[in-house]
Amino acid sequence: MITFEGVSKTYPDGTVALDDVSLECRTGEITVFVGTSGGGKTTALRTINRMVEPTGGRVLIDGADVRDSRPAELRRGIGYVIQHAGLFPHRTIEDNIATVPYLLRWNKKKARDTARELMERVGLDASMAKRYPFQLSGGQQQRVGVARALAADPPVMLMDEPFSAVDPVVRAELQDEFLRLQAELHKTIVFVTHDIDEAIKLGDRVAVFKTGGKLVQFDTPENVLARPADDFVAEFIGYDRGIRRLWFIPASEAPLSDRGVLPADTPADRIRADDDGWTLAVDGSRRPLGWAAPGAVPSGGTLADAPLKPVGPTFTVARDSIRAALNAAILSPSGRAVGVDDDGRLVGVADQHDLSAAITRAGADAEPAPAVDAKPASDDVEPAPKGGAAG
Ligand SMILES: Nc1ncnc2c1ncn2[C@@H]1O[C@H](COP(=O)(O)OP(=O)(O)OP(=O)(O)O)[C@@H](O)[C@H]1O
Repeated sequence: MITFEGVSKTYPDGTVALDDVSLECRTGEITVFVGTSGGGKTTALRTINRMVEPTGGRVLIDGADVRDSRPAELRRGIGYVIQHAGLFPHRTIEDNIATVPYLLRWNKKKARDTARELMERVGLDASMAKRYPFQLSGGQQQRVGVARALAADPPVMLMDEPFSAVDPVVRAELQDEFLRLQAELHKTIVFVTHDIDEAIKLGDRVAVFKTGGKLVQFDTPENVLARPADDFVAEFIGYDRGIRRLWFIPASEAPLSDRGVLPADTPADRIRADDDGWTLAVDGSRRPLGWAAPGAVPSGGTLADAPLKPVGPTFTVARDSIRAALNAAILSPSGRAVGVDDDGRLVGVADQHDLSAAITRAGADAEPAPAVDAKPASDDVEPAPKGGAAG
């Protein structure tokens, strides 16, 4: 656990970069610092590894004041990743990754073996070990930066805009892999970004900073979206925060039914025209095969004889968000979303009205915004699905 106790920083020129910030970054979680440029995010991050000394308050790691450790010693237990990776240009990739192991005087073989293992972990081909940073793409360099920070297996990682310098597609890949890696490693991570989408995607908790180094809200991403603490946060999150919230409503909230679902061997005369006439054909294991348009089943034939339109994207009821379900409904030829289990078997279908009713119910559960309070609003919020299927 990293604890900020009334931390302030006024730079010698009088700039107030942090103003009485108190928060707790929980062990094994990702805490994201987000906010406007100049809001003090980087300054706050750097007080943890003593690259910046506060002018007031204190920072503790697992109850110990960071000032009680010498900076060099402290930083050995804290990985640090920055924008543009900050690699040493004249060192090979494996030597860049092994920087801290070399400092710790591991023998060269052990350090290089560790570097190779980490390359695999972060998705870099072993053939790149002997290359130099300039011979890698921006995204690959960022992976090296992450691997280097992980090399001495530090319990704490500080990441300052680590994925900002790459294009959106590579960025999304790096974020996904980062989340996969964290699910295995459970590091205590503090992550700085100015991008609210990145904060929502990655953060277990999100701290929103505004100019003057003020912490305006510290909460789970879903609560920040549902109950922005003030107008600044609401505006920072953006006009489409309603849509973003859909990530946090579980798809299982949607009422599912078997309306218009029939086995593929159903004879034409047993197919009752439904209200919109589309029929979803399923096989003997209830795997969806495709949609038959109204009147598409030839008389005397079976559902399987109709030209079936592709099912399109489905959503996994137990894991996905209602955003994935809505996406599936919008892209479905019938306007109905197909919900499946982990084995791809049909659980049920829902149309846009069903989904909209579930969204309205979930919205009604959200309470009005509390007064500005930098402490977590509640600890009992169930984490809802995050990420899930493509939205
Ligand atoms: N060494 C310094 N001397 C004086 N002022 C500084 C110094 N470092 C940062 N500042 C100022 O402190 C404030 C907070 O800066 P900081 O870099 O922490 O913000 P940030 O939220 O990380 O911003 P960004 O998103 O633009 O990186 C800014 O006004 C900045 O100009």
